[in-house]
Amino acid sequence: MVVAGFGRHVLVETESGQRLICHPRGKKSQVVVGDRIRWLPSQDEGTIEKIEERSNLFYRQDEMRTKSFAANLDQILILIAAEPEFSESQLTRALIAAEAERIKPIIALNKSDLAEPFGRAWTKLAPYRAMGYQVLPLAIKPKTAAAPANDGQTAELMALLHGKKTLVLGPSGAGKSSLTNLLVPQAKVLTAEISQALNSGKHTTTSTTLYWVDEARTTALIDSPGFQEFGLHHIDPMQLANYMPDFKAHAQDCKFYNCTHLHEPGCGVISEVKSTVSASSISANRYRLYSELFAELSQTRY
Ligand SMILES: Nc1nc2c(ncn2[C@@H]2O[C@H](COP(=O)(O)OP(=O)(O)OP(=O)(O)O)[C@@H](O)[C@H]2O)c(=O)[nH]1
Ligand SMILES: [Zn+2]
Repeated sequence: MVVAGFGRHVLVETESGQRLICHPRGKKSQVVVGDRIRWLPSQDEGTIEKIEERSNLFYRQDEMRTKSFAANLDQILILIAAEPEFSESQLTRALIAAEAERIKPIIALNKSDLAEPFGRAWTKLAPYRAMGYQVLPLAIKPKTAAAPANDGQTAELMALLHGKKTLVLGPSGAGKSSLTNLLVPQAKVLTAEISQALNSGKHTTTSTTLYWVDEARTTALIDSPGFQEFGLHHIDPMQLANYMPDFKAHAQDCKFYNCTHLHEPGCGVISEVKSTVSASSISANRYRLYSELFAELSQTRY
């Protein structure tokens, strides 16, 4: 299994836990962290012969190009915090990217010790809870002495991570490094070793890395620097509503099977957004984000 990627070189871990550097045979490297590969030894390193079929593949945007960066994930943990204020656009994009690959997303809201901003952020997440997403409060590294409740929160997170491979995503400052250091105390040392091995220590820029949380190597965190923009360009705009649970629930009521939910008469989504009978289950913000994404994904693709 590929446990770290660094351009064309990857670090591979064997079944018995040994690690070695492998290189792709061809010119183009398409191997990503989480991939299972077959390899052949070449001196003390290895040559990648074959990538095993993936159960899913996660993308990130790199300038105008969409690039894959992690595969075979069990779930995605979207780590946001009371502070800095999270972007609903980034959150929605991450959720759509997960849904499109049928990967379960979990949202964790960190810094519950900051009562006032936490309350605000928690309210902002109400529509996401209502549409069925699990939202977990956390205090990974509270400013005040840890309250007993925080242990409960961490335990709940641990239970969710147990036995799974989880990609952790989050904007800068949300507490991603704090979480990695909490669950994988030796992470910093490992990262240094990996960048040394893969890049002769020349660059310290971290790449996507898989860390085992337990000795038995069943629970893993995949850490990837930066939230950045998600690669959604592979997604068909006509499928967008399917990847948004609040939309999906009402898209079934649309008169036209190929409804874009932007202007059509008899659209179940639009009528829900405009509903005055009860509070709409599709927030104005989500509808705006949908329209923006629809336009963005409808542009000519390269
Ligand atoms: N109040 C509070 N602060 C926290 C908590 N968890 C982390 N922090 C602080 O938030 C800041 C950012 O945490 P990091 O773990 O460095 O965040 P990051 O997401 O890795 O950010 P980058 O390194 O920029 O990617 C640090 O000053 C932490 O001490 C928490 O539960 N409560
Ligand atoms: Zn519609």
